[in-house]
Amino acid sequence: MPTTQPMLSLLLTDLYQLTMAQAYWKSGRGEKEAVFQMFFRRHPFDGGFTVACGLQTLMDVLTQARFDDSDVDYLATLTGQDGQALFDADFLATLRDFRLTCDIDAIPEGTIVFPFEPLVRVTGPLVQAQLLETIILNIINFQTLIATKAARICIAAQGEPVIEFGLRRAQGPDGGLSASRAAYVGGCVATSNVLAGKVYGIPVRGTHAHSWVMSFDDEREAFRTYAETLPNNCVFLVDTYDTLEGVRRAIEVGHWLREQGHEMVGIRLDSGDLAYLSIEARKLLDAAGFPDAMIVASNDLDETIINSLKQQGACINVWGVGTKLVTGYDQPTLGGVYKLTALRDRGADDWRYCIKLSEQAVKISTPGIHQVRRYSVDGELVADAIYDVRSNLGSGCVVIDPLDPTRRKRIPPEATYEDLLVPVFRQGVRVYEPPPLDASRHRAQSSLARLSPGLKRFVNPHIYPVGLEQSLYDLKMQLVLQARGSNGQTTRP
Ligand SMILES: Nc1ncnc2c1ncn2[C@@H]1O[C@H](COP(=O)(O)OP(=O)(O)OP(=O)(O)O)[C@@H](O)[C@H]1O
Ligand SMILES: O=P(O)(O)OC[C@H]1O[C@H](OP(=O)(O)OP(=O)(O)O)[C@H](O)[C@@H]1O
Ligand SMILES: O=C(O)c1cccnc1
Repeated sequence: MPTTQPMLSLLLTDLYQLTMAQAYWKSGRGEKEAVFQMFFRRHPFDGGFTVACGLQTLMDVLTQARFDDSDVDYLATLTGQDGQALFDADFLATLRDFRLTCDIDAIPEGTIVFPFEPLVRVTGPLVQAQLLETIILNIINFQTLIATKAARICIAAQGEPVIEFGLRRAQGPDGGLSASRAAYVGGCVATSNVLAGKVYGIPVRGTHAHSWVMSFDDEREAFRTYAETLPNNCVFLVDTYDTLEGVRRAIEVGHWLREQGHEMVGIRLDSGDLAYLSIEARKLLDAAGFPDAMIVASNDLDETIINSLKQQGACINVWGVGTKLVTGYDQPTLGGVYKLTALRDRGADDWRYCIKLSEQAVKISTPGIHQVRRYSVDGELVADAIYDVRSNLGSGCVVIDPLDPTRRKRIPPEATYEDLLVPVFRQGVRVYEPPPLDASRHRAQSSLARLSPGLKRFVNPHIYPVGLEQSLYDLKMQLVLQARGSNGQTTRP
């Protein structure tokens, strides 16, 4: 079964990546070795956790990263302000021969991640590492956002199945396809999106629409005809006219189906007071001998409404969630960024660690080449340390909140740990086989199960301790002071 994204051209980028690429190349800087890291600064939806997603899609795109003849021919038509060609013919020739040679490290999909942790780290020729910025951000930002939204919705559903119904109101065809993938990693059990089923192997499920009922003069006849044609897939949408009358008609057809040797799967509610109607529908179904018939609910659901319906005692077994899941709705982007953190001449031993200053402490970048170490004590997560791969991190350490250095946590030497970033490309060659999507989904679920309830609540969640390992923090402070006085020229001491 194919599991890859349709091939994407490397022209799916911002023009400035290509103009900078030409400038790097022409000025002889393109072969400098660079490190860029992708991270986000705040959890989406004011939450306490984020679910990493999109790595396999990114890897599939990077594996076939090329500029074909038509791409290069198109670039040759672009002009600058003076009407002259923007790109030199000899630079365009280098694009024709483009082959990825970078090393890329990344955090596997389904891992729970926190602000400032690098999700993707790219090491390689400056010109290449720069060119990858837009596609990395485009893929990882969106899928991570939607996987996180799905995880929140599934937490609200308390283990009951959530089906993703979002394609029709998603952000375009690719938004819909990527969202179905990410929603599955985040915990949904199925999608209505048939192409996502084919491409990603996600289970596909569905009921029927109001138009089916409206195309008949009579609701009972609509249900009966549906049952005759699809006796093994009967979830009747009961709210076209009068919801509880609709349930009674579904029950009548359910009896007929049973006589034919089939069982009605359930009903779907799509309007009105879903708590009241589901409770009443449950009573009717149970009294009529259909205790196993499911009640599916849909209609602008999200984690807040599902939470509220649960508190009201709604008898809903399956949640169909579309728009607010696949669009992220209350937060349209993760806001992840990709920053240059180290640079050196080709073949040189020493890196120049790069820093971006800002008036806002949260936006001062952290120089270095980072790995994330997740510590546990007796199986319980205690903290994450962002550390420089060239530091000699022993057992245990002190992590410091870069935004409030008075917040420090000492990790005891007996803590066990796991480093989160794994090598995924070496010299442009894939060295990591992404697990099947089910395994990434399982990773998300088991990681979420290990998080404390305080991190998973929707209102004022706890903040998981993540900090810079002490020597990285000290180095950052030193480079900030140095950069303030020396225009950003910094060399690792
Ligand atoms: N008991 C409930 N508690 C909280 N929210 C609910 C409850 N029942 C339904 N909702 C939500 O309230 C919103 C009601 O939507 P809306 O105003 O469109 O009403 P409607 O009855 O669905 O009308 P329509 O027939 O136009 O779809 C939806 O987001 C729905 O999920
Ligand atoms: O509300 P969402 O979370 O986005 O879930 C998907 C919605 O899409 C359908 O409605 P639509 O009005 O498009 O079609 P219908 O006539 O079949 O109800 C479905 O009935 C849900 O209400
Ligand atoms: O199958 C369904 O019930 C469905 C599919 C897409 C959108 N809304 C509902």
